[in-house]
Amino acid sequence: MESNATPVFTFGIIADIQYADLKDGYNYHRTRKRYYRNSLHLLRNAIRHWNEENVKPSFILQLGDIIDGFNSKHGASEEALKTVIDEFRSCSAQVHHVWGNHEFYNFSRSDLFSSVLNSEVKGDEEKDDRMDYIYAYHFSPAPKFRFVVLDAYDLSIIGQEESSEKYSQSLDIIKSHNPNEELNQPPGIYPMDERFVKFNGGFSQDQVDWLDRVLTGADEKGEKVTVVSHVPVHPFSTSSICLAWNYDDVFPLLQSHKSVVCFMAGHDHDGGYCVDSSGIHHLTLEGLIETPPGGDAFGTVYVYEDKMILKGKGRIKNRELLYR
Ligand SMILES: Nc1ncnc2c1ncn2[C@@H]1O[C@H](COP(=O)(O)OP(=O)(O)O)[C@@H](O)[C@H]1O
Repeated sequence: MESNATPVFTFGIIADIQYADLKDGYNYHRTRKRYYRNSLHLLRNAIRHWNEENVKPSFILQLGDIIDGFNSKHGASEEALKTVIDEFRSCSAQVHHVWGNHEFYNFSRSDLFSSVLNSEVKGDEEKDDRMDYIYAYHFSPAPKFRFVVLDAYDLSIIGQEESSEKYSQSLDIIKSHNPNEELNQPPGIYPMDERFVKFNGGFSQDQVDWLDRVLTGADEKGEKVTVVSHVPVHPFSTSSICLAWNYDDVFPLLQSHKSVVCFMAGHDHDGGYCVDSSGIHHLTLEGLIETPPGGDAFGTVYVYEDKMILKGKGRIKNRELLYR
C-alpha cells in the first residue's frame, strides 16, 4: 500500500471531538466511556502531527460534533467552542467544519450560520434560493478533485426551528416510523427503522436535487468527488441506528454519478467502512471522544490520480481507497 510518489495533495480527517470541560462520562447505554477533556489533548496531538508532516495538508475535514451537547446544559457552549477553535487556530491548514447533532444541541441554525463553524466556500455558481439555510457547499482543492459538504440535519427536529415548515415535515417523518414518546429511543420492530430517532436527520429534496446538479457538473469535468456528511448513508458502513433518515435517497444518487469515489462521515463512534456495489468507498471515522488517553483517532489522506491512501493514527485503520 505504501506509495513513494508525491501526492497531488493531502488532507486531514477527524470526527466527533465532543469537547466539554467535564469529567469523563458514558454513552447512553453506558457501554462506552467518553473522555470530554482529553479530546482536546487528542486534537492537539493531531494538529501537531499535521503541522509536522512533510507534505502539509491542504485542509482538514472536521466531521462534526466539535463540542458536546452537555456544554449547553452548563451554559458553556460559547466557551467550549472558543477553546476548540483556539486549538484549531494553531493548525496551518484551513479547516472545513461539518455540522452534526451536537452542533444543534448547542446552537440554533441561524447562530451556526453566523459562527466560525460556517466554513462555506462561496463558489461561482448561480445563487439558488432553495439552498438558503441549508449548510451544503463544494470546493475544489486541486484541478480534477472536488469535495461536497452535506447538511444531514436539513430535515430534522433538532436542526430546524419549531415554527418552520421543515420542522413539521421532519416531525411527520420521524413519527410515522417511531411510536415512542421519547423520540431518541429507537422504534423496536424493524432494525432498519432504528435510524428514525431525534439525534439523526436527513436531506431535503432541494438538497438532494442540488447534490445531483453538483455531481453532474463534476461528471462532465471528469473530477473525482468525495462527499462528506456527519451522518453516514450506507447501511454497511455504520450501525443502523446512526444512518441518515433518507440514506436511500442519497447513496443510489452517488452511485449514479461516475465522479463520486468516496463518502466520509462521523457520528457512529465505533466507525465503519464498506465499498458499495458500484465501488464507492464509505468511510465512517471512529470518534475522538471515545478514544482513551494515550490513544489517537485521526488520519491523513494522500490523494493520487488513481487512489487515495488513508494513513490512520490510533483507532483509525490504514486504507487504500482505489477509485472505481
Ligand atoms: N435508547 C435511547 N433512549 C432514549 N434516549 C437515547 C437513547 N439513545 C440515545 N439517547 C439520547 O439521545 C441523545 C444522543 O445520544 P448519544 O449517544 O449521546 O449521541 P452521540 O453519539 O451523537 O453523542 C442523548 O441525549 C442520549 O441521551
